[in-house]
Amino acid sequence: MTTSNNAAGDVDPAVLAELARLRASIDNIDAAVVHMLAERFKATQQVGHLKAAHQLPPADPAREARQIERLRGLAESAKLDPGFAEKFLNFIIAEVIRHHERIAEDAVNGSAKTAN
Ligand SMILES: O=C(O)C(=O)C[C@]1(C(=O)O)C=C[C@@H](O)C=C1
Repeated sequence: MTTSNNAAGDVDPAVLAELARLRASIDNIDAAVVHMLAERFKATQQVGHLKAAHQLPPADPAREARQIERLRGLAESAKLDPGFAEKFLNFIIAEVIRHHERIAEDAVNGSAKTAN
């Protein structure tokens, strides 16, 4: 491996073609992640409304512990860092809880606004 950077014109076209191929795959994966997250948030918004309607707390730490345990196992089988999988899930769940809290507040205040 070299320590200096190659000027764009010096790079073998085959290397650039391979980079473009890999980036196209990365772009497809990123699009899938966005679509999957959008579906997940659609489901959690409904959970938020259900919880608010029945005075259930926004967070359920026992459920989260089961999800983390499960995801860490899946990550290990998939050769993904389980610590990263846990951080990623916690990051998403923190946002969901923020939405739930907003939905519950709006339910109490009689507002029609939705969380975002
Ligand atoms: O399952 C629930 O009770 C949810 O509110 C969803 C969810 C999640 O995003 O997976 C979010 C908050 C809870 O603490 C646990 C899980």
